[in-house]
Amino acid sequence: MHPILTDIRLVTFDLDGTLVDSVPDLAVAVDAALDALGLPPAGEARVRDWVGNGSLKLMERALAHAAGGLPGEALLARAHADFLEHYGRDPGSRTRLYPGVREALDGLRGGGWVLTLVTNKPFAFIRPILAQFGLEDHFALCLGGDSLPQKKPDPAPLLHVAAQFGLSPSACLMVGDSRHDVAAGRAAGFRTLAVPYGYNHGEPVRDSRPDALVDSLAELV
Ligand SMILES: O=C(O)COP(=O)(O)O
Ligand SMILES: [Mg+2]
Repeated sequence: MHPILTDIRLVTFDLDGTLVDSVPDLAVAVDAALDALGLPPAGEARVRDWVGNGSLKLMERALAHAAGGLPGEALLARAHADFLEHYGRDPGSRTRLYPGVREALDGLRGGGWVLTLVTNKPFAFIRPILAQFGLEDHFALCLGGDSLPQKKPDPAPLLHVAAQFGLSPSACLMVGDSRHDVAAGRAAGFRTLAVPYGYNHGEPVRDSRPDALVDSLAELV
């Protein structure tokens, strides 16, 4: 067991870039939405740096890049609706679980930790993606970016999770790949652990000073 788990009863995982490499499917949907507007594709490498603040921000960044300026509200709404439609049709066929994830989730669940998931991704996509890997029953509670009025880096979703299980935030650990996870965790009073392999706008997540950093989630167990 990793020492960061001492006195921890509940672990909250981020999804994109932490449990799954979802950018290949996200990029296909972003590019389809851009194409519908006659705009050139963004491609995976750029989309990787735009993920992290939910699907509306993702499309806003894609349009700003393709059209050379912040999009108007109507254009953004149309592109976002297109993105959601395309992504909803196929949210997972190119998405892969990172090494060590299954071992970590199985080990923690078997060890009695409460497992929860807080992503900025829309809630509707969580279950289809988890189900593809047979992980849909591992989490006692999942929240999406649209589940509450606030999303990470706001601490509200994490405080909601701790309260649902009657736990003090100090008994909870946030595990994520981005500065938004570390910031939300710290602001909520959770302990924080980060992985360096995900999406953090092209910057090292280490710069956000998480309490611990692991190369693979298998190191948790
Ligand atoms: O959808 C996003 O922007 C990021 O999702 P995540 O919070 O699971 O990393
Ligand atoms: Mg993430």
